[in-house]
Amino acid sequence: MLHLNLQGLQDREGWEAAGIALPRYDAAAVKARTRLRPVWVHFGAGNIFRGFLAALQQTLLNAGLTDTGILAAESFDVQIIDKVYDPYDDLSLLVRLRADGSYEKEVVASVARGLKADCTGGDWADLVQVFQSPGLQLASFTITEKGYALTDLSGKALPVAEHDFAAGPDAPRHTMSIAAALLYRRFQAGGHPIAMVSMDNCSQNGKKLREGVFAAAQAWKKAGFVSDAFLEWLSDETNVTFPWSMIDKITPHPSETVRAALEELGVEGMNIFQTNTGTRIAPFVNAEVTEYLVLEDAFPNGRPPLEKAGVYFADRATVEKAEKMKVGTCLNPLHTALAVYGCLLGYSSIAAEMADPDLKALVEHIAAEGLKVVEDPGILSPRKFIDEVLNERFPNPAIPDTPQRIAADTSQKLPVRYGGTLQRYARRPDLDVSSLVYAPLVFAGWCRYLLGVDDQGGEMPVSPDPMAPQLQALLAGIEAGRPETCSDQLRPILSNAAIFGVDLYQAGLGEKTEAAFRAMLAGPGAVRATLRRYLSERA
Ligand SMILES: NC(=O)c1ccc[n+]([C@@H]2O[C@H](COP(=O)([O-])OP(=O)(O)OC[C@H]3O[C@@H](n4cnc5c(N)ncnc54)[C@H](O)[C@@H]3O)[C@@H](O)[C@H]2O)c1
Ligand SMILES: O=P(O)(O)OC[C@@H](O)[C@@H](O)[C@H](O)[C@H](O)CO
Repeated sequence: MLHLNLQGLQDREGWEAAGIALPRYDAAAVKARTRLRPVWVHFGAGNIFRGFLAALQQTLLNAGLTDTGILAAESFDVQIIDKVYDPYDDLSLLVRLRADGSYEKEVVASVARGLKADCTGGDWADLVQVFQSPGLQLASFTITEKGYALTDLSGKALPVAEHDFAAGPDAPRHTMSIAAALLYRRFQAGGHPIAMVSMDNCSQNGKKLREGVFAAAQAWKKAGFVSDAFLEWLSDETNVTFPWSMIDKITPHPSETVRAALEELGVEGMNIFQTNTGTRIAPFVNAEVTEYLVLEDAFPNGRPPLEKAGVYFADRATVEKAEKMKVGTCLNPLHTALAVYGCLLGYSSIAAEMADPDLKALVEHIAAEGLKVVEDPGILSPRKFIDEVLNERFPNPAIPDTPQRIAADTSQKLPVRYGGTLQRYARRPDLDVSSLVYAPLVFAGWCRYLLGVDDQGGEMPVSPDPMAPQLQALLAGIEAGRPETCSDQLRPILSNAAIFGVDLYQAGLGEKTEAAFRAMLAGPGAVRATLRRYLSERA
């Protein structure tokens, strides 16, 4: 049997016989060095971190281009540390899924430790010490879009944010206040520079992280917990930067098929866990081979030479164009369309959806609507990018990605995935935002999805979304199969610019969305029929 822990790595021949590559450095020594001399801490110890960022650092370690690893801090779902970090000595098994169905397998040992970023717990003092270390260069984040939200859709402060702002930097619970509190400790310990790098799929993600951190810092300043000097230090880009980024690598939830294949190879303990807060995580990560990371090159305390591992470094304007291209046009809006329609039409595989001519046509049309207003970032071509997404990445049958994963938190994703395109159409004198057809069809599909009834009239689970209860309450009374039950329930949703980036009625898209939604209520098969009607009208 092969054991995924430091002791188990001693059996080099066993791992090699199983076709699993091992780190080409002394993992225990890297761990020890990182604890003494931390350089990189990452918040959000989930799948993309392990499947992409930890693997990048492993590339540098393998090449002798760095000699420390990454510290993983978990501020939200601390069970992740108990389930898949501690028992495996922080090692993970990365499985890259090639389109021909073969697996590229590698043990990743670049994560030096998993820490619970809980200010009442035993790891907190260590995390504070990490932030006090002069050599710390960056703190990065993959905490999901909702991890930055301090308010709900109506703009009301979340209870956790209210608590943190009143309690001060000794008792933070929200990740934004945790980041602000740790920066405060860094300031107090001499104020060595640092880059705080959001790597989430948010628009202008660095700005979002900065705003979250500043909201906490300013509230604490107002309440007398911190001095003006802290705010001045935080505002000075020679001390603290919030670089923007674009990150791309499809990293689905861990799959049973991959688990079984690893067990077949003799790797022990490859269990898949679902934590209390819903994270699906395992000691292994399955991800596609393709990956892109574009970072704004603004690191005031230096940075690992990630360009040697294929990372693009660019100025902010270029990063923003790359982000808008990927998150707002060429990949994520298409994903969201496949998510809501895939769930409604009974799919559990993105690759299978791409073999459905209606769904393939839908995403091609959405891409065409977005491409009209996308800016070319120069470093990546939008046309080439979209062709790779539509012809190679989404249809890859080896990628066990599901519409149900992507449908999670859709309320948090729509403004980024569609809002920018709507706003750009509205700004362009030569284009008419109200002429858009497929974006409103996705919004209608999402509202239909929120009813929790599939296209056959069966009960359908709705993926977790912090706003689902609020949105479903607004839709109360609407019944699939009875279009007459829909009056004006959609109005407060479709007019909310926090959800769509614009008020859809002002953009001339509200009534259009309502009409498509109502058509999808007609009875079993109405979702498919509506989709086909829109596609054929435009064919
Ligand atoms: N998985 C991908 O394909 C992919 C690709 C590119 C970018 N991303 C970005 O990374 C994010 C995380 O993806 P993942 O695959 O690691 O997901 P995951 O479910 O494996 O992990 C989610 C992580 O976010 C944390 N989190 C969740 N809600 C939070 C909250 N409210 N506050 C703070 N932390 C919170 C969890 O504790 C966990 O560490 C995505 O939302 C996206 O923005 C993911
Ligand atoms: O990770 P999320 O929840 O923001 O979105 C789900 C997917 O669209 C996303 O994870 C993509 O797979 C990823 O953005 C590809 O780079």
